[in-house]
Amino acid sequence: MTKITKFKIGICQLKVTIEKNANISQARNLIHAAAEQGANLILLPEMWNCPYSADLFAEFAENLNDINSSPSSLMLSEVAYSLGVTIIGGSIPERDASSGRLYNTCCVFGSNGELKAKHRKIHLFDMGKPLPGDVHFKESDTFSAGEKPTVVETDFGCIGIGICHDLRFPELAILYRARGAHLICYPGAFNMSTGEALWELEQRTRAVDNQLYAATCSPCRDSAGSYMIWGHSTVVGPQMGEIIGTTGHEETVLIAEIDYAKIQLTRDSFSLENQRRDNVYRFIDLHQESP
Ligand SMILES: NC(=O)CC(=O)C(=O)O
Repeated sequence: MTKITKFKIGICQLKVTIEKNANISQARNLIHAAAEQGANLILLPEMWNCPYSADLFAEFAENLNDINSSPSSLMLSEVAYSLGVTIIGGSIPERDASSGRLYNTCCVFGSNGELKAKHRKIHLFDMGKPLPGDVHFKESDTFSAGEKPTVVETDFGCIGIGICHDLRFPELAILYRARGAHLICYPGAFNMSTGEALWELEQRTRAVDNQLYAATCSPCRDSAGSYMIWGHSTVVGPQMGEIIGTTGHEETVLIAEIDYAKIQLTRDSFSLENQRRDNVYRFIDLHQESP
């Protein structure tokens, strides 16, 4: 596979409405807009075909075992092929045909329109006691959790996938780095309080700890919705966790330049991989004192 190491990523911060067909058609418009501005790799938000609302997930869910029966996936496959772009397809509610279970799932399409990977959100967003001003949310009332990490080889390097709350788990990002990821894409939908406090901090931390790129894509804010979304989709670089591009909370397409040479430059200056002391802290039982 040809590896392109310097390219533009397009982040589609979409307005998600109660009309699935309108969401599919608007996602297509933003993907076109991103490609017209030179993006070769395009990222969509978490829950781009469905409002982020537990009472709607089952109604909007699609069977992803056969993408011909999934209108959202068919659109992504067709537009990836016709524009010759790679699409990290945010997430939509998936209904598994055999178990009937629902998942929060991201599909990745290559530039030939082929489905390359499917990531089911591993860490479901179950809030305990909400932070002041927070909405209450318990994804596990509706969704089942994915069981597998997802690293996918694309024309634009090796990409790890996490969905929203997956961002909070450094272990997943460490695993992606160990498996060769250059970039981790996190479709997400943080809310107003977690968003302001943690959204940027967590993506910069994942990028800087692992010396790789991180990109997030959120739906835009919709004041009519019950779950108010923070927005602020962002692309972060490997050197200082530098913000390469970011948005406000309105519907928009963000274009940012990625250059994987910066990963090696960073790793040449601080060779964290070689300095790691696995004998000190890997495989230890965290609940036991060291002997
Ligand atoms: N959708 C989510 O997983 C939301 C989340 O993590 C948040 O902090 O808000």
